[in-house]
Amino acid sequence: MAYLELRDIKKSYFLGQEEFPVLKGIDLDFELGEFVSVLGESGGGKSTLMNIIGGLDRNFEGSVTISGEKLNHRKEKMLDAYRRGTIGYIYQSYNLISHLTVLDNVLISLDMTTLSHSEREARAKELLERVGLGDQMKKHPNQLSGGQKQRVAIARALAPDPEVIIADEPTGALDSQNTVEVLELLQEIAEDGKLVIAVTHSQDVANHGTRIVHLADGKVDGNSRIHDAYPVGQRTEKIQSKAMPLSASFQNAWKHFSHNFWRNSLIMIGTAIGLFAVLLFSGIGNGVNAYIQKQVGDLANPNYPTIMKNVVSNKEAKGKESSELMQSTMQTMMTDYKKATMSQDYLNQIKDVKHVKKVTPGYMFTNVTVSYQGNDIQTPQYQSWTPAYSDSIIKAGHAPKDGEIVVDKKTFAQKVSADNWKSIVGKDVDLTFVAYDENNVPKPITKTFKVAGVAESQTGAMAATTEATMHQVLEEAGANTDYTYASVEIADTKNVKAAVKDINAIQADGQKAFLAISVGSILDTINTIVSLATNVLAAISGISLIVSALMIIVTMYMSVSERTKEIGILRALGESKRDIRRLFTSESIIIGLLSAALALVMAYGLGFLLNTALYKIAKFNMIQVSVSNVIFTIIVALVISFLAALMPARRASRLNPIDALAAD
Ligand SMILES: Nc1ncnc2c1ncn2[C@@H]1O[C@H](COP(=O)(O)OP(=O)(O)OP(=O)(O)O)[C@@H](O)[C@H]1O
Repeated sequence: MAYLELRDIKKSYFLGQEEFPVLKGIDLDFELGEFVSVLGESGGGKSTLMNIIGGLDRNFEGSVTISGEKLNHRKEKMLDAYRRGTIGYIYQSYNLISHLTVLDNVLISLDMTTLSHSEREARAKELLERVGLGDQMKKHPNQLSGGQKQRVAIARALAPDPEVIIADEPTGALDSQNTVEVLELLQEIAEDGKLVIAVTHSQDVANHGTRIVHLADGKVDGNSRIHDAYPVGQRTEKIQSKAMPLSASFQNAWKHFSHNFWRNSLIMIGTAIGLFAVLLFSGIGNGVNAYIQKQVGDLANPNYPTIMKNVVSNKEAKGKESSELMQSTMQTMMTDYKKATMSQDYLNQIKDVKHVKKVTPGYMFTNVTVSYQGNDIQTPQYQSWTPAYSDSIIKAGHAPKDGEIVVDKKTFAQKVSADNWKSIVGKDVDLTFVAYDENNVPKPITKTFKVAGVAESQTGAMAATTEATMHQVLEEAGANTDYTYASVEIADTKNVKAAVKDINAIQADGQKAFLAISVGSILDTINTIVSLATNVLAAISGISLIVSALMIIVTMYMSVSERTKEIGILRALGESKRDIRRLFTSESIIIGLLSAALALVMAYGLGFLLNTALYKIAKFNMIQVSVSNVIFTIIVALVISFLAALMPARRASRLNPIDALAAD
């Protein structure tokens, strides 16, 4: 049994229905250590036969058996592995990859071996030294002479340590000096115990080998031995081949990307602008939301929703907001005070609601008069001071202690003294309001308090004392001391919404019991509007990403056309369809990731500049690009670049390797 056996190989090309038989039944045996020259007339089918032996052509009849194992040319993976591990190709036109250096051209065929990075580099250098190119490794193919190029091709073919070297007219383009040198190298390869099969037109070249096979009319018409095959020594360890790892695809894609950096950077800038716009609008959305949140939070603590009693039947209340229904409660207070009050037992129901930490009850009266030195000034509200008031509303003095009062800045303090409104702090004022007794009989009350502070609340002008003080005042006057108002402490801002909803859902005697609102509810509405606006803007800018995707698609298609020959070379080296696909998707992903990086730099850079400028006006960072925005951008970039490359990559992988190799 010979090392390589060809049995009854038949191959025809078809032009339409018409059949052109090229090989009409070839039977040949080859052994390791042989240097077989294949001669024959032009168009006689020599290259066709080499493609069959080399595992590039799958469309033929007959069998190729290697080391006793028949090649199944229907199984693409088997052929990929065969080309990777067993075959090395040398072509008349060298077929080097132009954007790679000499060293990288050799390294590429080592990507599919189990050698470590340093071992691969050492082997590539050693082979280049061996072919006399030790000092040319950093050059690109276009900087080499024909002979030098062919020697790079020989080093590349030898690199993965294949048993069979197929050389298709290796000296066809060389002068006599280079021809001799290349032939000597091929002879050395055979002497090393490998099988060299070389197609040639030249009898001189053929005479260098150990055997000459002659093809004519699609058949073998001559098979003559010139001298014995070289002895095959005991082979030391053979380099193992393996499928190309993803990392190698990325490295190769990176090399091509760097080679075409300027073209790629234009695409990157285009893509980055789209991503940047999306980022910037999202950042503005975050910033404006946070700004509003802060503004509202400064007025009242969002963790303290306000509670009043509901006085409206469920039927009437249907579809109305709690804030609207509170107006009804306030009106009821003036006609049927008792109906609007909540006993401690009644309030206790709130304590059981999830997330509620503490319930602070209080009072609220409307139509109040505050008098100071003969100035009687109407104030809309007198109520108990609650922790819901954030300290930032106190513009002078401090929050009220028992027996003290906080007055409103605009409706009172500034009316007393427009310029020196702070001077009211520490003075005594009289407060007059109407409370009600158990039978709803009005009980006008006038009481003197010391002003503890001046407040400016944008949720409503008010005068406030502590709950204990109010309770005492009401009790002294014989008025109803049941509460009409409460503020509820929720531990965590994120639970406020749920707690407010639960409190609003409590029923007593078959009717809705409480009306709960929080500044959070107001915030929610504002935030929804801001988010909607910024999302619409981000989505509009996102349209530019479609343009970016189209740009990537076009560039990738162009790249496939430009690299057709390279695809053929890589397939001949043993790369699978998947490897070719990855070569293009990886490059596109690199473009996508770098675009995202560029977009981030642009967004943070411009964000910083705008924030610096706007800070002077709003004392707030209006552009806040969040981590989730960053992650979103990277994912969008990855998805777009990956999807955009899919079709071109698929086209590349489906190219017939033989046709691809024949491309100009
Ligand atoms: N893809 C193809 N479609 C149709 N015919 C083809 C195709 N490839 C090769 N042929 C034909 O098959 C025949 C054998 O071609 P092949 O390249 O194998 O010849 P060759 O012996 O290597 O020729 P040369 O010595 O000139 O390189 C030629 O007549 C050629 O025109």
